[in-house]
Amino acid sequence: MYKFNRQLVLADGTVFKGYAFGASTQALGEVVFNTGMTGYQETLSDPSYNGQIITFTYPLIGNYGINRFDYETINPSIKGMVVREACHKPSNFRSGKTLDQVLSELNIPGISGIDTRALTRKIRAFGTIKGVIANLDQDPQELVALMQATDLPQDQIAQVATKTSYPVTGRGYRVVLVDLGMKSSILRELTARGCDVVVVPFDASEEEIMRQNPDGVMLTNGPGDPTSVPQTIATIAKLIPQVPIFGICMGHQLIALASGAKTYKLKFGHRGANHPVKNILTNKVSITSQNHGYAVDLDSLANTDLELTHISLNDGTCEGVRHKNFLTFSVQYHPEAAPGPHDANEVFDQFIANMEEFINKNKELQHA
Ligand SMILES: NC(=O)CC[C@H](N)C(=O)O
Repeated sequence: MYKFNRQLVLADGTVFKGYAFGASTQALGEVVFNTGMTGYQETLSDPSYNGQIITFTYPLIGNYGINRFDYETINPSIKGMVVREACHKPSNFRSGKTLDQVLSELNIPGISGIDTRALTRKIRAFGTIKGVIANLDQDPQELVALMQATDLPQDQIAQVATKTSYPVTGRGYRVVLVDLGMKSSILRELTARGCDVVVVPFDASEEEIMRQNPDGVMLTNGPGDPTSVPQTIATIAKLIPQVPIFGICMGHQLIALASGAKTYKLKFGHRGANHPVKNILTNKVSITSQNHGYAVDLDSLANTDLELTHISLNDGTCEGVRHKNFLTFSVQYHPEAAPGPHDANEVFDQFIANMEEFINKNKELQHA
């Protein structure tokens, strides 16, 4: 057996010893777990995981390598990876590099040989916790002190969102896509439907957005606490009466906050590819991909113009809302999947239908 050469130390002093892969740097972040059986490439490159150390509960990670096609961003920014077994000899026709190679290039450390089941049970029991991946010669007590002295960053969205606007041209509806740390598969779903997209930074003003004459505005996923971007929330509040809006995950949370609802941090979040969600208007259940640590407070919807449309069948939390008077709606889960099942993909078609309705109404008004 090989000798342990790396450790994962949690903020409560728990030490997991394991084997190094990826970069040999030290990393501190929030430790979360993902239960997907596949999709580690999309997960490690999903900007919503910015700053987090991801534990994979599936026991073998890296077995189909890393390819050119499945990145959700070309600049992955997770802090680290914790796995039971890292596969160094992948087998897949699309594989270009090993997981180990890619993490080394990205300066992201990994640790293998960990009892990820025990770690996950701990997070489930006590909640999401800070952790450090470090070499074995580091004193765990010093690392615990370091964690106590280090606050998690508050500017997470600014760290990963685009700083400048850019067009992704098409011949269909004009969509302004507000980038809060966008997964590229959201853009892919819009362009697949012919949309003429302008991507704008998360802090674009209402004027900057409306100047594009949008048929609809889309708010993406993104990392961190949704209450950390009050300006964006104020902008969304101004947009809701003017134009159809569709939000995913962070976008959903911001629509709720802009409408007067509240958000809170979940004990350990939803991260995986098999979360059952019920549409309470149709009674239809979809198996969905999810990645979030915050949720919209169900009770707080009562004082708003939003109505609940979807709930999680695992824990009963809010999974979707729509506006009672305007063409605004949002989902907490990931209809773009990547990775995950495509059950919920039609949600994008609903956004297209809303834009069509909006345009037809405007035409009627012009002819009235
Ligand atoms: N994927 C997302 O957009 C996540 C939203 C938010 N950062 C959360 O953790 O709840």
